[in-house]
Amino acid sequence: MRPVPAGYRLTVVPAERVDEFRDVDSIAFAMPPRDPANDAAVPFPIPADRTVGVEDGSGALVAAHGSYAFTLPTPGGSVPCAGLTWVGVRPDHRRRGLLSAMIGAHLDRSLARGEVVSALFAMEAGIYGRFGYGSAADNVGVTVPRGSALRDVPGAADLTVRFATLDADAHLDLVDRVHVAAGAGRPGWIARGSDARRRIAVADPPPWREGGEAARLLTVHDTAGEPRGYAILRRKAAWTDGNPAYTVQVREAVALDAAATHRLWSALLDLDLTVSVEARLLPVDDLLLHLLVEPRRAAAKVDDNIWLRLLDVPAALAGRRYAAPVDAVLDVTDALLPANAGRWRLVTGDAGPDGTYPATVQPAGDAAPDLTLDVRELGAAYLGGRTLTALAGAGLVTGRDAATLHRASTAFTSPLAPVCTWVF
Ligand SMILES: CC(=O)SCCNC(=O)CCNC(=O)[C@H](O)C(C)(C)COP(=O)(O)OP(=O)(O)OC[C@H]1O[C@@H](n2cnc3c(N)ncnc32)[C@H](O)[C@@H]1OP(=O)(O)O
Repeated sequence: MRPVPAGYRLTVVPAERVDEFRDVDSIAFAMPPRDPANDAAVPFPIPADRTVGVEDGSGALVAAHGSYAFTLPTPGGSVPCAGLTWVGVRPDHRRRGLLSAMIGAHLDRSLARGEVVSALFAMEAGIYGRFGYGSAADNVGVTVPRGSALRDVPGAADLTVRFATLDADAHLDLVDRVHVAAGAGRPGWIARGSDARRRIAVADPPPWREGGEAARLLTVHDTAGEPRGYAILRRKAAWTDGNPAYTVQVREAVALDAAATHRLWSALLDLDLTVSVEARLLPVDDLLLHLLVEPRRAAAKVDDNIWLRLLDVPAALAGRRYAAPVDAVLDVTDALLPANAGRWRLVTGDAGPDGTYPATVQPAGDAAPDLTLDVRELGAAYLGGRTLTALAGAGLVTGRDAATLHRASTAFTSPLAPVCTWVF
């Protein structure tokens, strides 16, 4: 682990210094000046004992990071996860090793709390690989022309939609409930969990509107009135040759099944004055992409979603289920956390009713390795969003032979593509 550079000191940032913490991130992220209206609607979300920073010799805070205590859904299971966030170093203190020192502290503190993985969204994708984080999931962004046709789904026509102005107090529970239910079984689908993060999910302070309307909530209901899906959206006015050419910007579109997805997107794609609907952070296998009669018209763009770092390799590997039987020795390298380095035997047990396999993981001593890989690649493959075969093709994983690689790669897959639908 890299030591804290001379002249600096790592410190847990107490609640009374949270403004200093925020100022560091504000200057690192080039945020607009803080606005009291924004502060009231968007509570500071990081728990006090999870805000950590670096002080210079004068005691001023010059670098900061925080983390959340998440439960990360894995293929068939879940594990305690430290969600790394708000990482910033003042421009006049960068490239001196402060991030490296903070990551070391983050890994140690997370492990001490029993968190077996750490996840993050990377502002710049080149930063975190060196610390053992692997790009573990993608998300897709779409721009769908108004009126795009969807394939029929039985039951969709029985559902109704309601259109309301987003109201944090009124809608927080509905949004959270449907979000949690819609993600059942999908790796990476992290629930907001805390009150602050649930509230931020439905916040809409004026500075966020960027010329668009106040956020609206479109909900889909069954015949009993129960919510089956929702979209948080805003329309933004534009005119082309005197004609309205508004765009619909969807912050989050979530539905419980195909009928609700159909009803939700039928409504989104049929809003007056608009020409297209933009949505980001959809899973790469989102039902919308299958229901569009002409999927190419969605102009889908894929980006990296969460990055994952295994902190405790055996606990993490035992914290998911496997799509096929496997008995393999993994030879793992880990430059930052030596306890992970070495050979681990991963052995699946009997299949459960869903056809997936639990596994045990034990030190394998000097047993010959079946797979040789760095902890970064293990993180990339962990949620089933990257295949070991593809990573081996890129020269990042070595299999003992093609059959061994094929079996292990199949075991690590997930029937649902991993994604986290909100940036933390
Ligand atoms: C999970 C999140 O919160 S993502 C948000 C990250 N924060 C930001 O992007 C805000 C703006 N940027 C910053 O605050 C800082 O520049 C940081 C946090 C990205 C880097 O902090 P620094 O203290 O300069 O990093 P540090 O000096 O420890 O560098 C460690 C290594 O990362 C490399 N590195 C640092 N920033 C970047 C970058 N943006 N892209 C690629 N490599 C980088 C350094 O070159 C160095 O490489 P080396 O080990 O080969 O020498």
